[in-house]
Amino acid sequence: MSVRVVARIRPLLKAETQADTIVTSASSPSDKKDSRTIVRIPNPKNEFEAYSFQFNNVYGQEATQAQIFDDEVAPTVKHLFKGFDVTLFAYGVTGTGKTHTMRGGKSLADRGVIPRMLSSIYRRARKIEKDSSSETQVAVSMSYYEIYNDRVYDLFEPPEKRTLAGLPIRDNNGKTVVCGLTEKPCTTLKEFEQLYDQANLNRSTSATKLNAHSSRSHAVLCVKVSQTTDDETRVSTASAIDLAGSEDNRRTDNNKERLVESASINKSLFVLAQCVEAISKKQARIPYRESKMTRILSLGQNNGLTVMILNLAPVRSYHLDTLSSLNFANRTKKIEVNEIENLPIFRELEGKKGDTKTSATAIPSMNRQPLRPKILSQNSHLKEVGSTTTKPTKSFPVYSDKPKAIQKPANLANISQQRALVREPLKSPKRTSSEAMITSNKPAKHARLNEPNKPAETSLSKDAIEALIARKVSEALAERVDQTNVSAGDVISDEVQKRLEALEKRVEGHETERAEGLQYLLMAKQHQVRGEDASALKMYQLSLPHFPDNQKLVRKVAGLQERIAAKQLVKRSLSRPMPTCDQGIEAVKLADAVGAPKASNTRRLQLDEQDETFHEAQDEEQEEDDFIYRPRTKLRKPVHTKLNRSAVTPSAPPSQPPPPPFDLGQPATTYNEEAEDSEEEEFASALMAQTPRTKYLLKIINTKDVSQIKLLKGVGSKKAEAIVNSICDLDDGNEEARVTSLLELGKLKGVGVKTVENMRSGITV
Ligand SMILES: Nc1ncnc2c1ncn2[C@@H]1O[C@H](COP(=O)(O)OP(=O)(O)OP(=O)(O)O)[C@@H](O)[C@H]1O
Repeated sequence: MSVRVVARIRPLLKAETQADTIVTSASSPSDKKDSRTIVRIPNPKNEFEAYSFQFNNVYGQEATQAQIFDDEVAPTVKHLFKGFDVTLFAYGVTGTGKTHTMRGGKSLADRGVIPRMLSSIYRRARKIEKDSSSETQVAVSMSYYEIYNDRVYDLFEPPEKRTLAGLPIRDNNGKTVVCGLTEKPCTTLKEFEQLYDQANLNRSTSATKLNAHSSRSHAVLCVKVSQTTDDETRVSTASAIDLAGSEDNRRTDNNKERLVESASINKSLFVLAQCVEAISKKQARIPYRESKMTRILSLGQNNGLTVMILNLAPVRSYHLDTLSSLNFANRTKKIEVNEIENLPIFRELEGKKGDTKTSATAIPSMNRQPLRPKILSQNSHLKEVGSTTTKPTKSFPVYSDKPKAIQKPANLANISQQRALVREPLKSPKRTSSEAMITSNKPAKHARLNEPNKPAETSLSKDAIEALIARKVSEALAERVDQTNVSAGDVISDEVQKRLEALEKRVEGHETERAEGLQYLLMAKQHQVRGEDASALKMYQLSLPHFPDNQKLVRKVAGLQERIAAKQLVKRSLSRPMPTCDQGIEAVKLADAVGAPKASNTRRLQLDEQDETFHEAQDEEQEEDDFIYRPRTKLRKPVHTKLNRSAVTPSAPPSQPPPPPFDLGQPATTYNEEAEDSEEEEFASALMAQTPRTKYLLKIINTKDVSQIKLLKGVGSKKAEAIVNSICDLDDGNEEARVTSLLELGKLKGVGVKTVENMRSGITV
């Protein structure tokens, strides 16, 4: 079954206006009455074109909390009680309503899907207990944690009790579990609400420019439902995840602390996007392990039912972010998940262990129940699942002695089924146990056949066979549990265990330190790609103590500082009026040519006039450095975005979707300010580069000969003299003082960027 993806467009907030609305819902011809499955959004490059994205359901601005719950979450509760794990998660940009959808407000109508789900769980639990005359008892317990800056913290613990490294996570039979998490039983909705509200106070939230109560972490709530009868306990878990929103730091006004959080949020969401992409491309390696959030979410790896609620803001200011989210969701809906139910644990086992009524969760090896593949694994509506399967609830199914081929459903095309067939644990532990039992039974069977006094096997009643099988399986499993315990105790003495733990802690400590440094580096790169040089510099500086001997890093920091200085210089000179008469005339001429007398336009046009060989030569000569930006070959080219490149037809999703804003590799840049920023960057890079033309110009300047310098374009005698004087002033009048870059030249008194551009453009190499 694929991940069910539904979109929810939030209503306008106070500061937003109807005129800014660009995201709408629509129905497709195949939709049922009153339901909509399409999200429409204009092409940012052409308002007359619209992109359409289809999901399982789309909720417009008017949708209520109750409607979302009734349609999307209530059906999953039924499955939860049938033994399926359920995962719900909200995805979207910051301020789009994820927390509102998941948690909601305090009033009855505003309550989000989480409290509603709990209410529904308690209702169903009471019904089951009543219908079974209390033969079945249902226990509900919860754990709640957040992933903040890629570390896991128990939300039942106050922040002051947190350790720096957070809680470790481990793989447990294919499921990712958080070690040392508090699990609290909660018997009533009221109790749940108290615990939940209290825990939410420990969650990391802050005000950002885009959201007054922005979640700075991913919050994961796990609700465990245990149904116990005389002879078995069935445990299933509902996980509700409120992801932190991706955010564009140019719009958040984030300070240093918020930036670190933001980079971490963006990184984990970026990894999530990569995982989704890798899954949809059927790549062998899915990078789950690159972030704790993706490891825990295990999209496409977890079993059971998964519902993603895509939260969208309706307004233009989120345009590109919304497109990214839509593209992400578009890929996510294609992910297939194995729909596997948890099998019951038989209570005889507990008796064997020591005849005390220990709960299933108290036995470590019982935390994870055996899984078996479910026959269906195809795209279908959740509501239809129950009707297509018949499953005995209590009685143990009977298997024939013949080795059973795994049943192949008719439409085996999808990958989850293939996975289900190849993966070891999915080969049905049920089958495995029955196989084990069958093997152990075989000699007995022969013996029985040879015993004339014993009734033939065929004469055993179905109930007797069931009872026999159940007993044998229980014995076999109990034996296995006992063996595990014995061997563990025998092999590892207390002292060895302690040493192992100490060693593990040391390794973990070292890894934490290094991981922290790497995280800063990654964030630095991320900021850098997004053009946020100042933040990138901060991150690089923060990473320095973690890599004390890394000269490359030191060079990067220095290079970045220089680059920022260059950008500031460019900015300053652009905001200054034309300083010289020549430049003034040139500016007027150029402005006339385009009819737009803006300083930035003028500068671009001046650059247009230059021959391209300068940039080509520059490209050839540019040293390959992974830090300093390579100036673009043609400065006059408009800023191209991925969006630009993907030709999209009206009303169709883009074939090459724009990357998410947190896409490290391909930043989406279509805002005008960004274009300006990148022009500045390009120009700043050009100022730092050493091309033949630059070298020649610097050679003339460094002659300190007024008669030669005054021949340069845009330089008269007066300016030439000023230049020579400035050079001589460098280094306290040192005779050898030289100008080594255009950046330095631009910094000389009375020169500035415009003059440098002029001088350079007048040189033919
Ligand atoms: N469906 C809705 N109806 C009314 N108000 C809404 C709705 N969705 C969101 N809001 C309001 O929008 C604002 C932002 O919502 P919320 O905090 O849930 O966003 P978020 O996506 O969780 O943001 P972040 O990722 O920063 O935590 C809040 O003031 C919230 O009350």
